[in-house]
Amino acid sequence: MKVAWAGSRETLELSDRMAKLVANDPVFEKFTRPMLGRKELFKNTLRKAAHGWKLIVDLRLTEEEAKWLRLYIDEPAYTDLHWGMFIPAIEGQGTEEQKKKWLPLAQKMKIIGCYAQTELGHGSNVQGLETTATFDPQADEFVIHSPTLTSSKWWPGGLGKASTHALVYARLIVGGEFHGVHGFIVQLRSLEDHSPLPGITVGDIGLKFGNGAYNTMDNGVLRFDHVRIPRNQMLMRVSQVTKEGKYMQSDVPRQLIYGTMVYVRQTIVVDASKALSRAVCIATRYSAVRRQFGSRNGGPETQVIDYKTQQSRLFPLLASAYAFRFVGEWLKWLYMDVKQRLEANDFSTLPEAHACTAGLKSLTTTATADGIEECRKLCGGHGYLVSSGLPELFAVYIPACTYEGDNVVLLLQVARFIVKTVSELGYKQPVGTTAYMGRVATLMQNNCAVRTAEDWLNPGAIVEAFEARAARMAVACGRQLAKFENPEEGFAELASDLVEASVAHCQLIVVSKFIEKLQQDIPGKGVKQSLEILCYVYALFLLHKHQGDFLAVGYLTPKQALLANDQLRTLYSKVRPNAIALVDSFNYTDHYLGSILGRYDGNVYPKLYEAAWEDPLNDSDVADGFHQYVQPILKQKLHSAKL
Ligand SMILES: CC/C=C\C/C=C\C/C=C\C/C=C\CCCCC(=O)SCCNC(=O)CCNC(=O)[C@H](O)C(C)(C)COP(=O)(O)OP(=O)(O)OC[C@H]1O[C@@H](n2cnc3c(N)ncnc32)[C@H](O)[C@@H]1OP(=O)(O)O
Ligand SMILES: Cc1cc2nc3c(=O)[nH]c(=O)nc-3n(C[C@H](O)[C@H](O)[C@H](O)COP(=O)(O)OP(=O)(O)OC[C@H]3O[C@@H](n4cnc5c(N)ncnc54)[C@H](O)[C@@H]3O)c2cc1C
Repeated sequence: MKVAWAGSRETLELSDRMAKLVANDPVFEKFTRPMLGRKELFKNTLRKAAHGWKLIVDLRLTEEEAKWLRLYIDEPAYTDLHWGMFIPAIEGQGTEEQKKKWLPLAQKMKIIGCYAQTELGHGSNVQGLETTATFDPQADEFVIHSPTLTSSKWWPGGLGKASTHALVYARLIVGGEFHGVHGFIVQLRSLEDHSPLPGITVGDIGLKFGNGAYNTMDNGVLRFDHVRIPRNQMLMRVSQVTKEGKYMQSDVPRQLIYGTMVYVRQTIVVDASKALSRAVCIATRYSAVRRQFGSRNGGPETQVIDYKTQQSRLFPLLASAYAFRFVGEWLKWLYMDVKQRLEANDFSTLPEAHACTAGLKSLTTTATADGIEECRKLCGGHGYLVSSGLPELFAVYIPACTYEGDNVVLLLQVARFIVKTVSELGYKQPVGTTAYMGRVATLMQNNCAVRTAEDWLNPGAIVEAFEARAARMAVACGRQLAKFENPEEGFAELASDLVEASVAHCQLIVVSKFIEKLQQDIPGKGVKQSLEILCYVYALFLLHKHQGDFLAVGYLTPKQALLANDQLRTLYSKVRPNAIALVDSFNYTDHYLGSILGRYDGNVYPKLYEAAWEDPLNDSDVADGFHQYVQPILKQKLHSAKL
């Protein structure tokens, strides 16, 4: 199962080596992190990032090894944005000449870059950005300017203190004409002493949610006062500005300017399975350690993992972690395919890649954020201790529902894609993830054939149920929209229904990709069978949770929905004996998990007890401040009898 989870034996071995390298290096200790003040915390992150880079250079790690190393260091840092957005943006939107100039500098870390798109006044609405880049043909330069307070760049990770350069998204103005938002490489700080260059105001935006957590990152604010950059620092793969001041659009679609977001959304889906599996690993191991009630004749109490309620909350999350792992793997393939096509100037699959990355980013991050919080509750009171690892994981993870596109805004993008597909059904055969809509007539007509709970253990029955629900919801939205004279007004009015239809479409993708994965050769005794059980758990849990949809569209009867729930209970009993093995298969070190409750050896109580004494409050028996603030109260002479 470890191999199935990792994707291949090579990946398992490579990631295992990197995990151990980090775990055994005292520089990457993270237990004291939540107790550090902001300045110490940030400096500590810089120290870890520098040590990580030294290891990458000294040990001549490959790009793949370096990625795993950064992952296991497990501390959000400016390097995430440098490697994760700045470099990919240049790769995707730069010309060959620009790539030749900037990529070696960035890859050797001679410069540090961030991705400066969002502003104080606009994030979701990228076309509403206010920063301007005005071409000055006399000087052959762009003048980058922040005309208003709301045009201040606000949020970019790594911008506040670390970056020397930024990829700045600004409205292009040539010859007095606006040409939409484009990307520009702008140097922010001196490469000698790191001080901001003339015309640049830059700093950190302040503390964020949670103790420690994402505060290791210097999310920044940035303003430009007529800052000049050479013309060739506009990324010019999509469109060009000539020396003479002529704006030229190439054959490449404008949407490629958003290409970095497609790339990062794809990586976020892969990361969702990592975050959720960490939380599930902690909650599952602890649920096997924790005992409450049910002692008979003085025997041990019941392990809480044996309670059906605990199983019905925990096992769907375990199944979701696996589901997100496999859909992430598929999405990575889809992205690589699109990337290759784009390089060959084939843009035909870009809209689907956009819809899939947007929709799956939204679905997986929402489920993961909610799932981490559920895992905290599954661990009872001890889950609220920072040493459980769950509060910090939650605090670090939740902004994933917002960054790289607010999850609702992204589902509305999926809705546009679905509505367009439905409206074209008469003359265009849908392909890829919308191919099922090509069978819309059958899907609208046929109803579920399930008669017994066992009938639900059938991939065909499950896929058809999810397809029928998604198709019927999409068609219903299409019909409602057709009643509006103005389609945009209709879209705005029906937005909530459209979002629900998008969720149904995205859930279908995840379920289908899990089922497709099971059609592959999966070596290892019992591995495939265990994955089949998890796949059914994932699908039937969703069906149970959203049974209102399946009933409302008329595909299921209430009896069939009840049978699905009956089957789900049986499946939980099948997951139970393997639950610990299924989380051990994630192959996480105790260092990466960072949780006393999730320790591999299960030695929870002694270690919790030990850790309590390491809290700075326990440095002395009598607290600082006692004599000043508490003792006077204890010693006060009360005048009123009532008091
Ligand atoms: C070792 C390290 C490795 C990895 C680390 C990597 C990454 C880090 C990982 C984890 C995260 C860590 C840190 C967090 C980083 C966070 C960074 C950010 O948040 S960057 C800022 C992100 N901002 C957004 O996402 C903004 C969201 N808004 C938008 O995307 C768009 O503006 C919009 C919502 C799509 C609105 O567009 P709208 O439709 O109003 O208008 P347009 O005219 O702009 O679009 C029309 C047309 O374009 C199509 N389209 C839109 N977007 C895309 C796209 N991305 N790709 C392709 N096509 C797109 C749209 O569908 C329309 O098509 P049409 O209908 O006309 O066919
Ligand atoms: C931790 C973190 C790191 C970040 N890193 C970066 C970075 O490195 N670089 C960068 O450029 N940016 C970064 N961002 C910014 C991030 O990308 C934006 O915050 C995000 O895209 C959401 O945009 P917004 O803040 O404008 O939200 P808003 O759009 O203001 O959202 C507010 C509310 O309005 C709703 N809403 C908005 N538009 C619509 C609509 N059309 N229909 C219905 N509802 C709508 C949303 O659903 C939400 O509920 C980061 C943000 C965070 C939190």
